[in-house]
Amino acid sequence: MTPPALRPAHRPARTLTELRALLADLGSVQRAAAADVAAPEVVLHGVTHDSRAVQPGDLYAALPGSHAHGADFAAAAAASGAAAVLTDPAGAAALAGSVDLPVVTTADPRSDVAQVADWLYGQPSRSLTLLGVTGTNGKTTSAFLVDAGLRAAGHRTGLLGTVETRIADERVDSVRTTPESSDLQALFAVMVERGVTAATMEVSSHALAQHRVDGLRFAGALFTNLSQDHLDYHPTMRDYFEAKARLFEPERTAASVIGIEPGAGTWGLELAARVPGSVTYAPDPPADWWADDLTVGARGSSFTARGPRGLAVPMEVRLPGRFNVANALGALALLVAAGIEPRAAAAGIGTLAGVPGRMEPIEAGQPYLALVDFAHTPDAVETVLTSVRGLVDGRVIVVLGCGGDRDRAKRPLMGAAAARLADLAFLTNDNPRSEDPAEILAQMTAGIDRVATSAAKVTVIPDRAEAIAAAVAEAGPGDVVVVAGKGHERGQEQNGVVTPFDDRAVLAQAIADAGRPTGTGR
Ligand SMILES: CC(=O)N[C@H]1[C@@H](OP(=O)(O)OP(=O)(O)OC[C@H]2O[C@@H](n3ccc(=O)[nH]c3=O)[C@H](O)[C@@H]2O)O[C@H](CO)[C@@H](O)[C@@H]1O[C@H](C)C(=O)N[C@@H](C)C(=O)N[C@H](CCC(=O)O)C(=O)O
Ligand SMILES: Nc1ncnc2c1ncn2[C@@H]1O[C@H](COP(=O)(O)OP(=O)(O)OP(=O)(O)O)[C@@H](O)[C@H]1O
Ligand SMILES: N[C@H](CCC[C@H](N)C(=O)O)C(=O)O
Repeated sequence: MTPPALRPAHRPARTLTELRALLADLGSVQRAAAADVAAPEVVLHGVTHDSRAVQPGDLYAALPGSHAHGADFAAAAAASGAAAVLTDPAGAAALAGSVDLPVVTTADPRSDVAQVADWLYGQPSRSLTLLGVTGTNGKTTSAFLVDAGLRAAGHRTGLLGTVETRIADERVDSVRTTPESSDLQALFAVMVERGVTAATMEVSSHALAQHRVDGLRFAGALFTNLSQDHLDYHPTMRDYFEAKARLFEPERTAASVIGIEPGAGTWGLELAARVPGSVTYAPDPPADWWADDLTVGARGSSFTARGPRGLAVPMEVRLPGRFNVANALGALALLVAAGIEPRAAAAGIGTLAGVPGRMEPIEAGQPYLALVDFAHTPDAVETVLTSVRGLVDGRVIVVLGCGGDRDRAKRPLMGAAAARLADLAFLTNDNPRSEDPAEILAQMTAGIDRVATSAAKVTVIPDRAEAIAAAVAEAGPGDVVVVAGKGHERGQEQNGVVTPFDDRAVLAQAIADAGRPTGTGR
């Protein structure tokens, strides 16, 4: 069940006439003549893009979609108390005579609804220090680190992303990485009401392409990296990059921080060259921020962050893996660019003990390292397996699957990365969604067949719990077991049904069931 979107306690009240004037100023509609204005005046108290979330007095944005047109649900919206409809010409034509509500028509209501929500809720994001994080991998981790830095600097914070949504101390499950604009602006209004002073949000490429963050003003934005993902949605990597690059347009974002680690390709360098005054980071120089005296360990890393104008900040990150040094540097650079005192920012980053489902250690008395991680792209699988190789003396054992109804082209690459970089790879189901799980696994193994140097012994076990148990049965002292791809997720989705499944609980149980804490497993 989708949790209901949060709304501010103080309901806005703007008239339809004012809405038309706003849209006229945006160039979206003609300014209405006085005689055209509905009488009695319609008052709007909220806005939503989803008929199922309509509250009395809402403007219902009936948007054209890839499966349906929102106009198909306008009658349901009206029954729930919608006061008016915003739609496109196709929607208006479909609605003609069928719904007894005033209809405002614009050419691009998906873009306009973002501006309307920002206006209706009183531009709440402008009362916050708002920081955005985008990139293929590392958004959630970096956003958690940034949030820790903001709190250490005395802010009351909000956090929005894949794992959860936080309003000061309240936590709610997230539905999307980046909410739809109507939900997002309501959420910022709630944050302002509850005294939040700074917010960090993950910004997905889908959100940028779909105008979800239009109208927001970011004090700073971070680009972690770009590698293959979402080619089901973006036709090319260039299109995917250009969607991400929109976050760094000067009218949206005051300060830009960009990861340029060489292993992550040249997209970061291209973006940095495009954005005047941007600040770069990478674990090694040359970059504006880099890590000196670096010590990487199984529990985290310590280093001196070297920054612009001779800044040197000793710091620790309690998250394992070299890539988390990059994430910590990016977080520090963003916080400093947004005006946070560097030592306070670094101290805050050092307090973060972990991110749910990201390199999360499972401790059940076993003599080997067991980690649950969210690697679900080829680059993340490669990064994580390379990283853990440096953390243990023993074997690297991975359990991995690929999600259904997502980029198919990444499956052979993920399979190949697991086979190339692990000693033992157990390929299994992730969230098959509407696809045949056997077909997904066949696509993963097709990639392995193309890797002539495949080092790993690869076993296909479709049942995820069985695959995890098989990996645990193999593990011995000094090894590492990485269960990748589902991280914090608490369910497994197949054919529209979500069955409870938490890799962390299943892995802990498998270790307990193995019942031989001193066994060699080999
Ligand atoms: C691919 C994608 O992003 N699609 C988004 C898009 O859907 P769509 O254009 O296909 O819409 P549709 O299903 O045809 O429906 C048309 C309209 O009717 C509305 N509707 C539909 C049914 C109903 O009963 N009532 C109703 O009002 C819908 O809200 C929509 O506005 O617009 C909808 C809202 O208008 C979004 O909910 C929907 O997100 C879908 C559910 C989704 O799964 N998005 C994922 C891929 C996504 O956004 N992921 C990123 C993270 C990616 C990452 O980095 O990993 C995210 O930010 O979460
Ligand atoms: N800087 C990085 N470079 C490469 N891989 C990384 C980096 N940081 C994290 N990862 C890998 O990517 C996985 C996902 O990380 P995280 O959740 O922080 O990213 P994300 O961008 O929020 O992903 P999503 O939006 O899909 O949830 C991690 O579990 C890890 O395997
Ligand atoms: N935000 C990502 C998460 C993928 C996680 C993986 N477990 C899957 O289901 O593919 C997506 O929706 O593509």
